[in-house]
Amino acid sequence: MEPFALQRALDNVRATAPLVHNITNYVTVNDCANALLAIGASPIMSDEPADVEDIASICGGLTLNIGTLNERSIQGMFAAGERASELGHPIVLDPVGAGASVLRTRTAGDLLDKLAVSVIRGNMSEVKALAGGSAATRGVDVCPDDAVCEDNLAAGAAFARAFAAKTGAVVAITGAIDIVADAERAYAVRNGSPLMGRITGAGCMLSCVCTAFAVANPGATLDAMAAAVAGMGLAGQVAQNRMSGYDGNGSFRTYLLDALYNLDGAALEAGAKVEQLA
Ligand SMILES: Nc1ncnc2c1ncn2[C@@H]1O[C@H](COP(=O)(O)OP(=O)(O)OP(=O)(O)O)[C@@H](O)[C@H]1O
Ligand SMILES: Cc1ncsc1CCO
Ligand SMILES: [Mg+2]
Repeated sequence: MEPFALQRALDNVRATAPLVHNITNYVTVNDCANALLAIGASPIMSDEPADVEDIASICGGLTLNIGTLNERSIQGMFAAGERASELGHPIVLDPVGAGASVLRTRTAGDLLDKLAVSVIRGNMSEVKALAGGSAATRGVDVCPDDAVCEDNLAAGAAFARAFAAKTGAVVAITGAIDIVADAERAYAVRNGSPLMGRITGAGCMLSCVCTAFAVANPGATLDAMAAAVAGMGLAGQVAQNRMSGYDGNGSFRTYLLDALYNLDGAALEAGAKVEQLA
């Protein structure tokens, strides 16, 4: 990665304050809005089918998170996604729970097939289920394991690159080690804290933050996603370092937002653990 690419990606978010439309789950929606504010973007949540085309039009990008999908919100996701696709706005798809139910797997696959999705952000089991469930991607060789570790990192990166090649999207697979890939290049990101798995919504927040980074960095989506993923991970590390005494996941959630709010481009460049794999 070019020197200062990560720093520039974050600085571009803070300098342009992108307006991000999110159709996301009702578990973590407030955290998602606050994470976008913390990183310097502006959130708007709207899933009503009669409302979403207007909202998608005034925003710069769209997050589609199927965490608490229902018939009406699915309709809203397609309507918003079609408008965002027409306008060339980046769409980030978070296939929450793909593989856990038929409706989730099918909906995530249909969204991917019918919309111009720029980024797929999920954990390995979700992304594998999505790769298996989408008409465009059925047959992609999948990584054998559900959690990325040093031993299976090369296989995970090969899977991510193949899936990116099939879909044309940047693929961000998160966990203890994150993989961010397009068809040509893959990065491993080793920032983060295990405590991020002890709150709900670290992934949902990250997906919305990814949308802000994609909007603010047109033409540089892969590096922007590496910056978003490293930035969220670094915020998790800073939040972990603030934990003391009686602190639990309630405090960690607050510290994570504070760390995102205080993250600047220089700190990101200095603390990011991003390795190019291929
Ligand atoms: N064990 C871990 N060690 C370091 N970082 C982690 C760990 N688990 C998750 N993270 C970080 O947490 C963030 C969210 O990733 P995760 O894979 O947990 O998303 P997710 O499964 O979609 O979460 P959720 O559905 O709860 O929102 C990423 O930045 C990731 O790097
Ligand atoms: C817990 C939970 N259930 C549906 S969405 C969600 C938030 C984490 O993805
Ligand atoms: Mg998730």
